[in-house]
Amino acid sequence: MTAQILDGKATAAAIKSDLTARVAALKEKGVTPGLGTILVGDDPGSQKYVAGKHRDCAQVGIASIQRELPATATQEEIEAVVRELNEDPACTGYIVQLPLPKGIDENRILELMDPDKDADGLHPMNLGRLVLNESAPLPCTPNGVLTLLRQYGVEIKGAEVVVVGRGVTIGRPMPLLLTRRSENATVTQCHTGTRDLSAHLKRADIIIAAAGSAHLVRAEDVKPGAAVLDVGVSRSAEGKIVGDVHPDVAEVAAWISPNPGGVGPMTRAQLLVNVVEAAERSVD
Ligand SMILES: Nc1nc2c(c(=O)[nH]1)N[C@@H](CN(C=O)c1ccc(C(=O)N[C@@H](CCC(=O)O)C(=O)O)cc1)CN2
Repeated sequence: MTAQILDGKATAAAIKSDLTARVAALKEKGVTPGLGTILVGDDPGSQKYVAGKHRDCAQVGIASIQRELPATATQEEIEAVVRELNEDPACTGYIVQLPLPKGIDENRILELMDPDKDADGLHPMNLGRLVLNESAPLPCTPNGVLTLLRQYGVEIKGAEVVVVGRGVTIGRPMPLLLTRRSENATVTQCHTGTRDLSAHLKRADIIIAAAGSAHLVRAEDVKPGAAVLDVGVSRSAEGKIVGDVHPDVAEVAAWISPNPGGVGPMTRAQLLVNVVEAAERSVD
């Protein structure tokens, strides 16, 4: 079996095309959505992701507001920029690019954001709303994973899903989305404390690998016909992306997301969805 590719690039392009029309309609009503980004430090990966977010904004007509601070920025200096964007009427939604440099209290920064401007869905108020089944902006990567599965008709209802990883952007919120009544999946969350990862993976209909551990998921761990989403990012010595999923998995799985070109572009598209939906709510 050779797996069908879950093409995140193509799916994200279709989402952006729909958003372009919706942004134009908002502008006719006098509302211009504006996405702010706060980037602290000089991590090349983060710089690339933030640059991509602003390229996407330009493509669909969303205004861009960029704030950059050096790696030496203090907690207070970052908090001052958060307060500034909370007050800026041109900034209808914003994100703080993660991770922040060591020594910065990330949770305090997220808590300081205006939850109504939280374009990432990572503010504790919005994560709490998700737990309570209330309407909230959805975390971008988990929502991107779901959108990709739906786009390719992968059955989520009743599926045994294994999520590998427990980070704040993917691992923690992913099961919250999958276990909503609308999705009705059964989820096992694995992490570095899991005793027999392989045994869990072998039972999974859907694997979401977000551990950041190169080639962690091997062909022999995967049930034939499973869907495998590769979300993890490690870098080779040459700086190339190495995912959590070994390339041989494509011979066993029925669906596989490439990395790059799978979940990454979907993360960016879902961010724009959150910005546009928030702007639409403001004119409803
Ligand atoms: N505030 C946030 N910080 C981080 C998030 C997040 O959702 N919000 N997620 C990740 C990084 N991320 C978004 O910020 C992100 C990761 C990957 C991509 C992407 O398009 N990747 C491309 C490859 C790019 C390359 O060549 O390096 C792909 O997969 O095709 C976009 C966004 C951590 N931080």
